[in-house]
Amino acid sequence: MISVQELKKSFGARRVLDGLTFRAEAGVITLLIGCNGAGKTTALRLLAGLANPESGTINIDGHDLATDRRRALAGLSFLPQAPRFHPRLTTRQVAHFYAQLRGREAVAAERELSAWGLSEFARVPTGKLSGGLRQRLALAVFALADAPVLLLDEPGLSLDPAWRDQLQEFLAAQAQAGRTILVATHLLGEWEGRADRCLLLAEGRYAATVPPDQLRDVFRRKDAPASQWANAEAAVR
Ligand SMILES: Nc1ncnc2c1ncn2[C@@H]1O[C@H](COP(=O)(O)OP(=O)(O)OP(=O)(O)O)[C@@H](O)[C@H]1O
Repeated sequence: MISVQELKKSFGARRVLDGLTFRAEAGVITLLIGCNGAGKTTALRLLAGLANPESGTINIDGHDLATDRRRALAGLSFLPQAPRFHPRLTTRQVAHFYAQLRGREAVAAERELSAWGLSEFARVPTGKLSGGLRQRLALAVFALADAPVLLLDEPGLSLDPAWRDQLQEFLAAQAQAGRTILVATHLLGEWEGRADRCLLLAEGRYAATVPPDQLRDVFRRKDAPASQWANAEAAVR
């Protein structure tokens, strides 16, 4: 479970997060949506411990990120928006490196390479992989963490439709296994009816919970206030 309370973060004079409060429960897929610049990536980076908020609290599976950082981050895997690998290392070398880092056996690295359709590219330097293949390697590395809390920033953007499907199936299975899944995305049509909860960010705050079967419409109705999406089961309890 992720619980975020009153997060504030600025870059220079610009306040990007302005009292962001929300929860993402275990066993479900929660989407984080919002316009370009709404603060989704910033929020995920704070959750992953890659930057610090000015104020506010982040709790991951019962561990406060500020006071119990090691345990909070031990249970978390983060897929950044544009993952990078050393261009001269091969796909296999990268997977095995991260398996070692995460205390997993070499066989787990090979299993993930196969699961993400990378076995035939195992000897290819990552600098020569296409964008979609590199993203699949990032997902293999991400899955190797075997963590109870999964954060993903635009995971489907460079994937073809078949692999986007595969990704959604993977995440659905992870949710079913009781994990906490938080995905920042603009690919709303693809998630319609497949996400469990959808939180709208606007002006650096939680604005509304959008019904998962109405995701396609959320940014079409420019004239409608975000509050029209708020339902009785507000995200903030
Ligand atoms: N390191 C940084 N330095 C300065 N400004 C930043 C930095 N990181 C983010 N910002 C600014 O913070 C705001 C929020 O950015 P963020 O990437 O969190 O938005 P987002 O909701 O993920 O957007 P998008 O949908 O375009 O990916 C933007 O105005 C961005 O320019």
